[in-house]
Amino acid sequence: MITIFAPAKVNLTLHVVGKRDDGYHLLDSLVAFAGIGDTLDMEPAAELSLDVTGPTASLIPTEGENIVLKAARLLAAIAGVKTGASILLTKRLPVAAGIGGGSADAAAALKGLSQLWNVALSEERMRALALSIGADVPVCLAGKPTRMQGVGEVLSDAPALPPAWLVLVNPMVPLHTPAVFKARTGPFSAFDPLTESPADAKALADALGARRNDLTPAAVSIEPVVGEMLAAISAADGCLLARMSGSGATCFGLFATEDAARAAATNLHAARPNWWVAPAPLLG
Ligand SMILES: C[C@@](CO)(OP(=O)(O)O)[C@H](O)COP(=O)(O)OP(=O)(O)OC[C@H]1O[C@@H](n2ccc(N)nc2=O)[C@H](O)[C@@H]1O
Ligand SMILES: Nc1ncnc2c1ncn2[C@@H]1O[C@H](COP(=O)(O)OP(=O)(O)O)[C@@H](O)[C@H]1O
Repeated sequence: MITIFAPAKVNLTLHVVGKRDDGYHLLDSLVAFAGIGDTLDMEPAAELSLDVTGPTASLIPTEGENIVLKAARLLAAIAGVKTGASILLTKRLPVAAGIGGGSADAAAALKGLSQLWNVALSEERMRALALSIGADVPVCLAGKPTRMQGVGEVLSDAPALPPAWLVLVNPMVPLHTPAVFKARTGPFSAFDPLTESPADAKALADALGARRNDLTPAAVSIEPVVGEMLAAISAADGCLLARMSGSGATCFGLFATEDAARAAATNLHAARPNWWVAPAPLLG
């Protein structure tokens, strides 16, 4: 059996730098990953099948195909694979939450099934396949700190990140990506990429603090609880920076130590039991 971890994607910064003719917005984003995520267990089988379990399994809409099966079918078609796989997805991340749970699952499926089926696509073909599944799938395939441009198709390595902890917070209310992009107003911005590894978590927070998530005002205008979450995270002892990831609604706090992150998570959970709160290391 092959087990692949599908970590949460975190947009540490997200600048909207332009718009394509087809209406899609051009992004420039520093993407990293957190040590919390879903898991995919994959075994050889004659047919392709998927079972979903875990704390957030019920949040995946039942209409429409699961993105894991979509990834599996596309990989099998491109590589001429005739056999199947039995896949168990353990879902821990909230869904449609700005932390790319679905994209991470698709990337994990591509990685695991490539091993299981002995498929060795070139990096270029694999990346093109990933992009055809979703804009965030290529960066999730990379799985390390990355500068993501275009709508997700232009990737370059970002400097290594220092040891740090995150507290991810989601209000468990849906916030739809199309609505957030539609509500965005104002001029396009520019992103000044990080060129050096920040020395420590404080230096990382300072560097991130000089940059933004341009979708935050739009998200707050649609779902004011995003503003409440950011205020609550900022107020936690030891919080170096609070910011929204992707198009929301998940926000994160950045902390220097595990103890500080865990204490903040415990307090946030006690104050707002309906919110999903998860402390996790930033994967550097
Ligand atoms: C914003 C990001 C940043 O990492 O993350 P999430 O919030 O989804 O995690 C992604 O770019 C999300 O990309 P993607 O996964 O393709 O978004 P989708 O839900 O498919 O996009 C839904 C709609 O949002 C708008 N959209 C999306 C992406 C983009 N770069 N420009 C857009 O204008 C389009 O109207 C699109 O039809
Ligand atoms: N395995 C999956 N996990 C999460 N969402 C999935 C999955 N398969 C399909 N979906 C669909 O993909 C959409 C985007 O999910 P997700 O990647 O979690 O959000 P986001 O792009 O906002 O971070 C969901 O609304 C859901 O309908």
